[in-house]
Amino acid sequence: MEKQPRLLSSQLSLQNRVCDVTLNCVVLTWKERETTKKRVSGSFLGSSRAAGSHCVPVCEIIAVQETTEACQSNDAGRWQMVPQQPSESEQHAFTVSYVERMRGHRWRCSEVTFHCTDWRLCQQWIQTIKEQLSQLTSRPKSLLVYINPYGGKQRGKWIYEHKVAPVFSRASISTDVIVTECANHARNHLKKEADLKKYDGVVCVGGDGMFSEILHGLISRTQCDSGVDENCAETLVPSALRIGIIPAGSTDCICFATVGTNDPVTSALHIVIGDSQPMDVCSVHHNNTFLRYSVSLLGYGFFGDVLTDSERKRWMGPARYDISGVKTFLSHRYYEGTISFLPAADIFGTPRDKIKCRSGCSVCQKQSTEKLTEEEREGSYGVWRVTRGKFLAINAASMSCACPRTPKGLSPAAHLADGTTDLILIRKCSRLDFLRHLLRHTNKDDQFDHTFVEVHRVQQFRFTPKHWEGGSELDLCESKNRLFGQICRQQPVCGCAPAHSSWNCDGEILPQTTIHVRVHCQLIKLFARGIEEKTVFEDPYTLCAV
Ligand SMILES: CCCCCCCCCCCCC/C=C/[C@@H](O)[C@H](COP(=O)(O)O)NC(C)=O
Ligand SMILES: Nc1ncnc2c1ncn2[C@@H]1O[C@H](COP(=O)(O)OP(=O)(O)O)[C@@H](O)[C@H]1O
Ligand SMILES: [Ca+2]
Repeated sequence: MEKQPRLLSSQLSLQNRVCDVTLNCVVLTWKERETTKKRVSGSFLGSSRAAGSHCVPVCEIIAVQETTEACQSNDAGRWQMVPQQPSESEQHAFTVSYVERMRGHRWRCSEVTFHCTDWRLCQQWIQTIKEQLSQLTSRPKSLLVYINPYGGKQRGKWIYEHKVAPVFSRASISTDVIVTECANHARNHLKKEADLKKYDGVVCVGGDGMFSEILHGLISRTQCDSGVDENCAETLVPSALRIGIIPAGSTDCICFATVGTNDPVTSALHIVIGDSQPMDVCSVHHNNTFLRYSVSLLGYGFFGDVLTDSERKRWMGPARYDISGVKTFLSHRYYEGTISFLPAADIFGTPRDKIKCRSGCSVCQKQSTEKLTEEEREGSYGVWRVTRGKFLAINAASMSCACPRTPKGLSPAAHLADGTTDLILIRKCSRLDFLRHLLRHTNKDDQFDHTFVEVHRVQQFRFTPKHWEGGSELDLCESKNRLFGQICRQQPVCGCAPAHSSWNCDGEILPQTTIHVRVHCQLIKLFARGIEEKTVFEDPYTLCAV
């Protein structure tokens, strides 16, 4: 690796130990000197322990500031913060805040304070680090924040104020904060009112449902500003603003699958350092009319029924999904219908190839327009296929959907930004077999390795429930109500299960069941970087070589 020219190199003291501190354009390093009883900067230092070496990439420095010391004031004996004055006899200090990697993909904001006797040297260090940081143009300076005070365990406001705002303030990011007053407040504000020119990004504090509001507001606003009709456009215009997710919901699967954990401080740090992760968005249509967007799970049957039942139990908080999950499993309902899908070509890999989408994923990078050759693009269009049957569940996972309930996800090899979704068809089978399949989401076994499970990587798909085939939605609603409707819905013991389920679209119930879904490759960007490989945090010092 090419050596970078040094910008600064000094002997500074750190916790009364002498350190060689060096800054180049890429990294800040400090290494303890292996000496005992050495006089540095006018003060005696105690015996040093084994020399420790530290290395922080400049792009992971959050901020630098002159250090103030807590001194007791003479009069009332109270503690006050006083800035250090330029005087030859005193020590001067600056503190660097930086990202430190913990277990389980969590990040923390760590600090290191260097002391020196020379005030000018101290200022030179502060200035030089600040200049380096100012060259990192992908970092946001101004953010629009929406907080759902009722998401998850209703701790959104507390999480933002105590865990996130201090990190933003340390990084000198200015924020406008809106605490939502009702559902769709954030979506409508973004769509119609917000002055988006003022911001470098939008942050949502809440769960997958709250993220969905932000996603809809931002995409609709961008299409509206560009004169694009969401109902019929094959190509949508990507938004210039990135979205940050501070997890404070019930499932938090989008945060988990894009960051590797659902930890608010980690997400705040990914925002501060200006990470960028492109993401696919599915548009869902009914009879050529746009319904909704989805980025994680579109689920009919099992996941639709779980969501419908859990909405009545919102007061239970996140536990509602477990209760509704067991109830839905026991009801063992299946639904008939026809699925047609446009498979993605081989270059997109398959849902069973075990190539996981990780930070800097080569499969996803290949899909960014410049990198796909004309030949590959031509070859990526397949032929529509059709399949009918009785299904316990139909799931389309546009990303792995990894979350604490299923750490490997509904489709472990799905990609965040490859322009495809993994269509999982679970046909009618015994309760025991379905349970085996569900349990495989929580262990190492392959959940697709069952005779009643099929999985296809697709670019588009359509679904029509059986009883609606050939008729209009209205006619069928009426006939369904007349034929079985209320009686069967309320008393499923009669053995005549309802003919249709609902679509769970990223945690929202869709009013229609006949849908056409199209994947829009990399339509939005998040303040994230995808899940990091273990090696990144096992060996963070490889960069020290530069
Ligand atoms: C018996 C063992 C059962 C294990 C089965 C695995 C279940 C895995 C559930 C994964 C769901 C991931 C898809 C995420 C969907 C969210 O958008 C949605 C809404 O989440 P939110 O309430 O907004 O956080 N949550 C649900 C459960 O539908
Ligand atoms: N102030 C509010 N009052 C009521 N509902 C809200 C409010 N703000 C947002 N919502 C809605 O709450 C729903 C659930 O929010 P979310 O943050 O995803 O939490 P959870 O993960 O617990 O479902 C979302 O669909 C969102 O539209
Ligand atoms: Ca995808």
